[in-house]
Amino acid sequence: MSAIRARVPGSKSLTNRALAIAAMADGVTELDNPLVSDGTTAFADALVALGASVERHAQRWTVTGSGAGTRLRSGRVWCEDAGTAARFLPPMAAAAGGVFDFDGTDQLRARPLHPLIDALRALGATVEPSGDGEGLPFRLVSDGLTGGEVVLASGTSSQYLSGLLMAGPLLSNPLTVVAPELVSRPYVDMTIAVMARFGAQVAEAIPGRFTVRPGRYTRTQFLVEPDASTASYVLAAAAVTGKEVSVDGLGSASLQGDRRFVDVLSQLGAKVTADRDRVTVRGPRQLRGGFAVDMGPISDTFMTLAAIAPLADAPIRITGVGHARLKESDRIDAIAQNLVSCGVPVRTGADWIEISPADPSAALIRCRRDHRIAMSFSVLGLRVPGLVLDDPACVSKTFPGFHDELARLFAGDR
Ligand SMILES: O=C(O)C1=C[C@@H](OP(=O)(O)O)[C@@H](O)[C@H](O)C1
Ligand SMILES: C=C(OP(=O)(O)O)C(=O)O
Repeated sequence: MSAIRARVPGSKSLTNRALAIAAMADGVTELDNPLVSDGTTAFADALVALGASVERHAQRWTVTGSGAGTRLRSGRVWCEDAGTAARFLPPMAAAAGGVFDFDGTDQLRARPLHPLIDALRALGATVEPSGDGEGLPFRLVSDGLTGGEVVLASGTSSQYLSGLLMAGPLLSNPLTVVAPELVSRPYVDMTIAVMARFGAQVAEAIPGRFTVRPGRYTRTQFLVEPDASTASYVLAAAAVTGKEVSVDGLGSASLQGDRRFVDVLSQLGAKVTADRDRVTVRGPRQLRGGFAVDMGPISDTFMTLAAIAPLADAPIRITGVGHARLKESDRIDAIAQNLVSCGVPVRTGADWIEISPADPSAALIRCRRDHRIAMSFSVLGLRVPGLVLDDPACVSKTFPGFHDELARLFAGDR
């Protein structure tokens, strides 16, 4: 039986990095296979509000950048639910100069931003919160940033560092960021790789100390890989149904750390084959548990594993995911409470969760407007008829066609 090929849309993280840098670049960048979802549309709309041009055709977005040293259009910048917008755009705006009112949904307002605000203030920007907290909404006033050295608290998100690094070439002097307790390191490596594609270099003379020199981004042709975090759902679905599924464009050459999720599927007993440009997973007859795994570097995929863990033959402990409590939802609590409602024994701690084998019962899954909760439990639903999501549409943040694609691949497996 040959593998069925899954249709996985472009990477949100790569799309939004390329959009941000292209908007700062000289010339016109062509972005091929961009993710078209709420998470990238909101990001592109925010860039247009800042004065960039983003022409959106079916498989190609064309971005006309303002070039270094050009002030962005002052005004309101709406970030919707997009953490990458709230963390990548303020440094860019501060570096270019102007007066900007940043805001987002209640879900985004609840996510930590003060480490980045502290760093921007230390670099000379004025940031005035206009809400109750220390994050969104806030007004940012800047005449451009001169550079220098700043210590950035990086234990809750890597996105603050990615945002500062991407703005680095716009500063008039070198920028050095010291990032203690850095989480989600693969996303910083992705940032550095995408910046290099646009002609900017980041030095890391000692681990955790990053330096970017002034310079100009140059336009490029950028092909967006399929989203590795999204691929985790269709590949996990292969693992729980015994089918064989492949994803083209996601192999060892990928820039995405979440491609390593297939190593976890191997631990579960799935057969994984990968070359430079494709990964294929065939599910085992029985999922194999009895292990602990640190998923801190790939925390977006810990929910995919947690949701199918009850189907394994022994307990599975997932560690290193404390920062996932601060994302679209408290993801440890969301996973745990929903598994408990399915009758699955679960234990949790500040940064870990342990799931024991069970025969899950059908329940109403509370998605908490978190696309990854919805998609993770949809995979479990392939083995638990009657599992219902209270908000199936929330997948639109990263995969509007998710439910149709899962049905196309696994319709006969429910
Ligand atoms: O930089 C990025 O594109 C992302 C970084 C990660 O966030 P944290 O760095 O906050 O873990 C990840 O959860 C998010 O989906 C995308
Ligand atoms: C946390 C996520 O996205 P963002 O930080 O871009 O909101 C995610 O996609 O799981």
